[in-house]
Amino acid sequence: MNPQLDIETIEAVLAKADQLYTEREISAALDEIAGNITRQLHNKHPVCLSIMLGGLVPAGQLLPRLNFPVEIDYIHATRYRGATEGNELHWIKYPSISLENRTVLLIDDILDEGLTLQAVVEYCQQQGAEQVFTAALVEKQHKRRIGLQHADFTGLTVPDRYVFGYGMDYQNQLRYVAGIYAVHGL
Ligand SMILES: O=P(O)(O)OC[C@H]1O[C@H](OP(=O)(O)OP(=O)(O)O)[C@H](O)[C@@H]1O
Ligand code: HPA
Repeated sequence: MNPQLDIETIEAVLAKADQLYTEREISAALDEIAGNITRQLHNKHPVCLSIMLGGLVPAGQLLPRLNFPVEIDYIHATRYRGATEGNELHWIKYPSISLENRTVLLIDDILDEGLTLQAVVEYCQQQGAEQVFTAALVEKQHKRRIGLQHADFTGLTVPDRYVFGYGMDYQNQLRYVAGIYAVHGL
């Protein structure tokens, strides 16, 4: 785990970062994702699982846009743990709701190498989910995708840089930022 960044460093990272998407653009992408989810899942009474921590902000913004019955729970699993390169997936919290014979919608902030969502999809299938769908606010564009190739529902693409904001962290910081940014030099 990286040491905590101090406030001055956090502010400097944000000041030097390149903005990739504004809050308005993200909001439009969330509207589009919500519309697509609604068309496909409106009569399925899905269990929506936010993948913490990064899924917190996208799920919090997406779920109120779904105007049909859903159940909400979360999974806490992490493979970056504040670093900029992923490792093995650590499971911190499994969902409390039974997934047996349910339609499941996983909500995450970013699909990068695809290993997190792939592992969580497999877990849900092992728990007896009837169907598992994935939503990722952002897909990173590169050729290193070794897990899930694409989310079923997605809104934005980002280049092959380390990004933060709207749930995504840089060294466990800056998740709250109301836009999507790429770290200067990364
Ligand atoms: O496609 P992958 O390469 O697996 O990366 C994507 C995952 O990485 C981030 O989580 P992280 O492990 O950083 O934990 P966090 O949600 O606490 O930030 C992000 O929230 C995704 O879950
Ligand atoms: N930013 C934040 N979290 C991530 C990233 C990223 O670029 N890739 C995988 N998890």
